[in-house]
Amino acid sequence: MLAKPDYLNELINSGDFLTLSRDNEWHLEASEFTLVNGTRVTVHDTGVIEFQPQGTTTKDVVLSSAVHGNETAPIEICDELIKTIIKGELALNQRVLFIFGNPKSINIGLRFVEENLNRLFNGHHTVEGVPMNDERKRAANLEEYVTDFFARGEQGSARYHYDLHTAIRGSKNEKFAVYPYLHGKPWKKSQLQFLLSCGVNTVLMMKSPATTFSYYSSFVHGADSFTVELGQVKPFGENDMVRFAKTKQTLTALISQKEVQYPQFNASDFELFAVHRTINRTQQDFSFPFSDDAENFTGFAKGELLATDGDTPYYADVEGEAIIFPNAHVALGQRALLTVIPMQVDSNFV
Ligand SMILES: O=C(O)CCC(=O)N[C@@H](CCC(=O)O)C(=O)O
Ligand SMILES: [Zn+2]
Repeated sequence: MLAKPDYLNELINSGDFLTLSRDNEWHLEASEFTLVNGTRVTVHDTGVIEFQPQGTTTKDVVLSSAVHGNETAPIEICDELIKTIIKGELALNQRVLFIFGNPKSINIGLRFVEENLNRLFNGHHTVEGVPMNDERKRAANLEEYVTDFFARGEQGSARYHYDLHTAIRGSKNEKFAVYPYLHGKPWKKSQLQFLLSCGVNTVLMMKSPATTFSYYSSFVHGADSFTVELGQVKPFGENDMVRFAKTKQTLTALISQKEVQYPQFNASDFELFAVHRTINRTQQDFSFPFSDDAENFTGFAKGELLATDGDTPYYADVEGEAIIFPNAHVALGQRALLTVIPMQVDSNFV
């Protein structure tokens, strides 16, 4: 039985777990309470709250946002969902763990405080000779909360993790998801149908391990897991929430219904891309030949310059090679650009 912290009455009355998390940037005392409808609520830490409905569940769902603090639309979606659950306006039928990844970075309105949290998962938070910092500790703790959440699920429950982001640049395909590398396992049409229902018709298939939160849950916990880019970064209050209505409705159905039926898979509904290569920044002197407003999914002709890293130029080696997440300001050694090429549905989709 956990102690009853001072914040509890206010949280139960307002449902405002986001403000509570922002007021306690790196740590919050754990607590538990039960809603009138029988759902058990556990605050594990700042930004980490679990809902366990009464009765049998079949899905364990992790919904994370604010892994990058300035990506506000997903934070607003999760904030609204948490409030409606705590106020008893939305009854759950599935277990859910909500995570606001980096509350301090929300407060300063930046992608991260010292280090990009989404480059620290899958054990990369703890490296001999590299000093710990708050983000490294947070990544380690978040891995533990996810491990514990999935471990306490019902035997045979399906595991899901949707890590919700918005992109720095505009995108020709406004909403898109990154399907982490599955080490040869097949991609799931049912997951693509879920994404389509969220308004996401574009999916990028990664071809190597990563340090991201979604890769961690996929690889370590066998979850159906995605990084989901829902639009472009905007400050709080400037998001047009109508653009996120389908996502919110689909997430609501996922956690509140016993079973959700999606329409039948139709390959022509999707634009699928294979990640062609990753270009890392290894030199101070790193630049792109295109402007800051060049959008994600802009294609280049074979032979056109894509990036210059010190003395090394990178040219498109496939006609139509398209840019994703170009960022010349990443830390040395980190990914500055992904490129993708279109792919078709094949026998590796089940
Ligand atoms: O727009 C950008 O440059 C970055 C948007 C973002 O945060 N994307 C994620 C993608 C993670 C993945 O590859 O699964 C990131 O860069 O961490
Ligand atoms: Zn992000």
